Amino acid sequence: MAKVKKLEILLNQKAGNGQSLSIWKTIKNYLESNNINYEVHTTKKNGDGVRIAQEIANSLQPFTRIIVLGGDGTLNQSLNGIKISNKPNTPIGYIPCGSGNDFSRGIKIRKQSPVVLLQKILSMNTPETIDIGKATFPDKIKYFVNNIGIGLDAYTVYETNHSKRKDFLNKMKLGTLAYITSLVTVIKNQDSFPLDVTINGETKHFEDAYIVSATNHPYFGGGVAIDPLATPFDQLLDLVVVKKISGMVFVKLFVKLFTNGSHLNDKNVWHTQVSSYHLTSNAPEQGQMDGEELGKGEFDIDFTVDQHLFWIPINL
Ligand SMILES: Nc1ncnc2c1ncn2[C@@H]1O[C@H](COP(=O)(O)OP(=O)(O)OP(=O)(O)O)[C@@H](O)[C@H]1O
Repeated sequence: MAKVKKLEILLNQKAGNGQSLSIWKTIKNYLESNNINYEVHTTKKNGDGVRIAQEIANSLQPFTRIIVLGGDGTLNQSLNGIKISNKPNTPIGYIPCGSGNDFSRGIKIRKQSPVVLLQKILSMNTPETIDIGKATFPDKIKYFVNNIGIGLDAYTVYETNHSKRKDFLNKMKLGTLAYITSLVTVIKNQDSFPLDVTINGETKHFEDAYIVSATNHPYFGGGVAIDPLATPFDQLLDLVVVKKISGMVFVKLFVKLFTNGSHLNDKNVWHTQVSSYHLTSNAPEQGQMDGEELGKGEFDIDFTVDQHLFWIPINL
């Protein structure tokens, strides 16, 4: 086993609709029966993950590892907290306990049992390097592990978070269905919007953008593969723009999206893989980052691919 003196556990007990708490109990039992030193830091409300991760990183001792137990939102907050700490390159360990768990799907660790994952994390000698996205807004910098979306997917996050269906369907272990049922509601209301994409000084204008996803790996919305070609190990950040379409063209495109991923070849879908780009959306739209609401607004964001170290065993 690698030399690990202590684990600093950042826990969101509410993630995965309480699933996180039962995973934590299993992990805690394992740590205590194996005399592994740990301290648990529990989030009490939205946003706590940033502050707690920053504090832990600031005072991190040698041979101590941070391990996050939560969903994509908690991981996002932990990453952003570490990035604004005195030790912004501190590696993050992660045991997925969320409802969507898109990051773990994107790096293929989702199917492992939490204790097996913990054992592998403890036996790692060096952390793995995984791509992350860096989004520079006019007033702030944010890092993301999954994607930033503008338009339909972000509106769906908003609708899902504000609907009662999410809790019910999560309890039934149907998190993806919660997202899909919200999608049906959102499709009725989401309009197209103008978008400019600038890559290497050249601007491409879309008059009728509908789904815009700046993405690090294939998934959003708890397993929807918006970009089957994206991988968080290529030092590129993908961009998918789906134009507004209706009727049977829309239905056919969505069947492709939910079945074989061939939507990327459709003429209404534009896709690129580059290391940086700039997006400007010129109408108030919902935005989402790793499943967390960014609010409604006009977005002006500079995107670049970045990398971070993770205590996560990767099986490619
Ligand atoms: N004690 C708490 N009570 C309520 N909300 C909390 C608490 N602690 C953290 N949160 C918030 O819970 C939200 C959801 O967390 P998270 O994204 O990790 O779980 P999830 O939504 O179940 O998972 P996923 O994003 O993978 O679907 C985050 O916005 C986080 O800030």
